[in-house]
Amino acid sequence: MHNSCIPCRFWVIVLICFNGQLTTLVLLNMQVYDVTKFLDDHPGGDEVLLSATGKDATNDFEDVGHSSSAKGMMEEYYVGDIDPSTIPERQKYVPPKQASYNPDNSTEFFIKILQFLVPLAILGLAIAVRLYTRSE
Ligand code: HEM
Repeated sequence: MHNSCIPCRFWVIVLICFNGQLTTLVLLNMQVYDVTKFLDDHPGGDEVLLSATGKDATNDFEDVGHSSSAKGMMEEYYVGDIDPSTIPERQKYVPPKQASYNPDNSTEFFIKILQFLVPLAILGLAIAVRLYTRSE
């Protein structure tokens, strides 16, 4: 195994331009593998390798349950280790402040009363007009 340390900014580098060729790197167990030449020969297909780039693919790799012979092949593609001191700390998500909710129900209550009273008033008015016109 080589001992070269790779800064973690390379974590997110999916494909890098090198001598005009695209290089495919995967990160497994804090180690970087250049699988460019393995893409066509990977028994799981090239798409699965490409989708494992740009992230820590350790879990994906382990979930597949690679055989020990597959793990033995990895050294051929080993490039170097990630330098853990260069890993940025996880940023804590702070939700943006929202305008405080002030439950003022008075307007809503007033509208509900109006919705009830206005039809009653119209009905009363109609009855009154009817009674008035009949007595005449
Ligand atoms: C240098 C890295 C890798 C090597 C050398 C490698 C090698 C192999 C080999 C030899 C096989 C045949 C089955 C076996 O022997 O276990 C295989 C299958 C497979 N690999 Fe990888 N692999 C690598 C990375 C990955 C990564 C990062 C993924 C992402 C999930 C992956 C996904 C798969 C899948 C889905 C199969 C097919 C499994 C099946 O059909 O049962 N491999 N790989």
